[in-house]
Amino acid sequence: MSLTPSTTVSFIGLGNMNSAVLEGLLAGGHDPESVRATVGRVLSAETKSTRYGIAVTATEDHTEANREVANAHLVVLGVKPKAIVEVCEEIAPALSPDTVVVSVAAGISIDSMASRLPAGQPIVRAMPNTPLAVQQGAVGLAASAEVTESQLEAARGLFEQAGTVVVVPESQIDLVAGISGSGPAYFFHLAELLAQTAVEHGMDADVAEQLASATLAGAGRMIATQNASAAELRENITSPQGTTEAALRSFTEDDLSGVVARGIAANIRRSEELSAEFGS
Ligand SMILES: NC(=O)C1=CN([C@@H]2O[C@H](COP(=O)(O)OP(=O)(O)OC[C@H]3O[C@@H](n4cnc5c(N)ncnc54)[C@H](O)[C@@H]3O)[C@@H](O)[C@H]2O)C=CC1
Ligand SMILES: O=C(O)[C@@H]1CCC=N1
Repeated sequence: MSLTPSTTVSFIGLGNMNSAVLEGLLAGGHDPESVRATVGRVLSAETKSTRYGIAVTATEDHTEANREVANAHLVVLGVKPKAIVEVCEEIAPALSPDTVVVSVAAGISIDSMASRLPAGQPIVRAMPNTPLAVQQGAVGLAASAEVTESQLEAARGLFEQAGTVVVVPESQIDLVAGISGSGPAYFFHLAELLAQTAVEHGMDADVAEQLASATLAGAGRMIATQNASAAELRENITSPQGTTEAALRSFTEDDLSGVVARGIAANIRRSEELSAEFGS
């Protein structure tokens, strides 16, 4: 069951993350007629249906609507972690034994979902990121024991037209969230900090934002298109005894690597807390 344009895909929840998955899927040529979705509000259902050319139902009676779309080859759960378990219970009676349930939620384990789904239901935990919307995503996948090779290929097919996909043990999915799931936010925050610093030095805010955004976009494009590592690209900018070297040395003296490591550790801890709070 590798993914073909006619593989039926249902999205439960179409917020920031699942919309990016959908946009990547459609950009890769998937047939919109094979895709359905549910969302939390009527207005949002109309907007999303028009935007993507797919059938979208609002879930004011979410049990009914979610059950209706659950009968698909792939069901992609993109609701907040606190709602995942409830959605699994809702859709359980409507699933075919062959439906692969794919969850993008942080913190909710395969076991938590399996205990609410029919015995033996194939489950894939995915940790994508929003750059899928511009075909530059990074995705980690972990599969339950029931998932066959061809089902894993189909789940991979959801993402691979729009980004890099790696398969990892489930024990590393929280780490994937900490690195690439949340990662775009770290780079955007760095752009904010660059612009803020420029403003503190007297630059107009709009000029500062233009420079910071263009730099982030340019650096991203270089690493995506040039056959060079991050270290090589950094070295190409860092003249011996030059200005970049002075800034990088200052970052090192201020323990930037420790700052990053502690941030990732906080991210992973939060996944563990979400698991304890909403996954049991
Ligand atoms: N935003 C991101 O960059 C990433 C998010 N995730 C995960 O994606 C999941 C969703 O996050 P976001 O898209 O950011 O949230 P969001 O709030 O933007 O989207 C949630 C969606 O679920 C819908 N919804 C809520 N309850 C529902 C129900 N009972 N039935 C059907 N639809 C329902 C809402 O209407 C909305 O469309 C989370 O579990 C998060 O951990 C994972 C990786 C990255
Ligand atoms: O912030 C969050 O919880 C989600 C998971 C990874 C990125 N966004």
